[in-house]
Amino acid sequence: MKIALGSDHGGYDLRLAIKAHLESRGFEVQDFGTHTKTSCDYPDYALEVSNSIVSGENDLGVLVCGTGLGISIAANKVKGIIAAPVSDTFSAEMARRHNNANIIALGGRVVGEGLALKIIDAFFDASFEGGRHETRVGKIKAIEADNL
Ligand SMILES: O=C(CO)[C@H](O)[C@H](O)[C@H](O)COP(=O)(O)O
Repeated sequence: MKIALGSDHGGYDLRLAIKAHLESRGFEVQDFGTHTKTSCDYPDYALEVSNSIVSGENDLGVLVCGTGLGISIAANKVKGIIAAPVSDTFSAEMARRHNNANIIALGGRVVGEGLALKIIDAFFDASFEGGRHETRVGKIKAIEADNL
């Protein structure tokens, strides 16, 4: 599985910790930066990571900003992206099993590294269940396509 990573300055340290963790687990990771701690704009990284997933270059993504909010809001504007801002392991697992999220977003100023890595594991160890959830996610896609 190929995973795209991106963050702004607020998520810089946590993104690097997540990158090392995912690589230690054997995932192929493409890191879109930011590559310095200089203040930058989270939508830029949300867009690069999202585009790489929609294009098929990567399978899933991890985005980190200060709260996980702005960067997930931006990613969810890209057609084909379901980005879930998550701060606990249960929601991380359900984001895959029920919502078929293709991006998980975390707040580098919200969760510590230990919890964040558990959250990452919960997300990447889970799979979409389909069934009734396929119907519901299909309705989300219909809203996105303005096809109600
Ligand atoms: O949390 C964020 C957006 O939801 C961003 O990561 C920023 O860190 C946040 O907006 C604060 O920005 P600042 O320029 O570091 O004050």
